Amino acid sequence: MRLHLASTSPARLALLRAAGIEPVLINPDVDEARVVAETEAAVGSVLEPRVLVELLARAKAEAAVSAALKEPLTGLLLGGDSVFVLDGVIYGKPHTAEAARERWERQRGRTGTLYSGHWLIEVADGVPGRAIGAVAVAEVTFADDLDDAELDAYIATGEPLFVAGAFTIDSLGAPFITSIVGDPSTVVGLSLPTLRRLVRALGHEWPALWNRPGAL
Ligand SMILES: Nc1nc2c(ncn2[C@@H]2O[C@H](COP(=O)(O)OP(=O)(O)OP(=O)(O)O)[C@@H](O)[C@H]2O)c(=O)[nH]1
Repeated sequence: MRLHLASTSPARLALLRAAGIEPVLINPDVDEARVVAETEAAVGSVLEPRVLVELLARAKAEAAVSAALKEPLTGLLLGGDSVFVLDGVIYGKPHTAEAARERWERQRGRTGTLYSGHWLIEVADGVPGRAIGAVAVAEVTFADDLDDAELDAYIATGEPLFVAGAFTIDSLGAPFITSIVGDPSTVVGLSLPTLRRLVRALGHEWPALWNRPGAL
């Protein structure tokens, strides 16, 4: 059973490869801001984090089904999206050093919540069939003794600019994260236990996806 990943996230790809799955990559090419704006206009309210990440995961997966592929897609297709929430404010990627610095001033020594949305579609010869979604959540606590010099050095690496919440738990940011409650892969951007549950809910065995050696 082939898994197709509708994501440009290197971290999501790395998680799947370490778990024994070499996915077929499809760039979802979705205007996320437009999808959110249109949905919020339609429902007349700001989207809650759980709704937001599943909406965007679904939009990416559905866009990938119709992406122009050399031959019609058959297998499972996964879309994902992650946001970080602190004091009720939803944060994606900071994109600038200034925004990353502001985030860290706020989150240093605090606990926030990482939400990852998943949308899995069964596809046969390019035709989408059953689909199922889920959101995984993890609580992340940041070191309270992170000094300005460390913070400046971390931001200068550029890493925090392009990840949800301006931190990583599996790379340079790891020493600054003191606690995670929930499955760590949720924080990285794709909850593997959640994906396994969705694959099984669609009637497929998880080992059927293995097509490469695992990480060890
Ligand atoms: N390596 C790593 N990446 C993280 C971590 N937390 C968040 N991210 C990444 O931050 C990004 C969140 O942005 P998203 O919009 O969900 O995904 P994206 O990177 O834009 O990729 P698309 O799926 O193509 O939209 C994802 O690539 C996540 O993998 C972490 O702890 N470690």
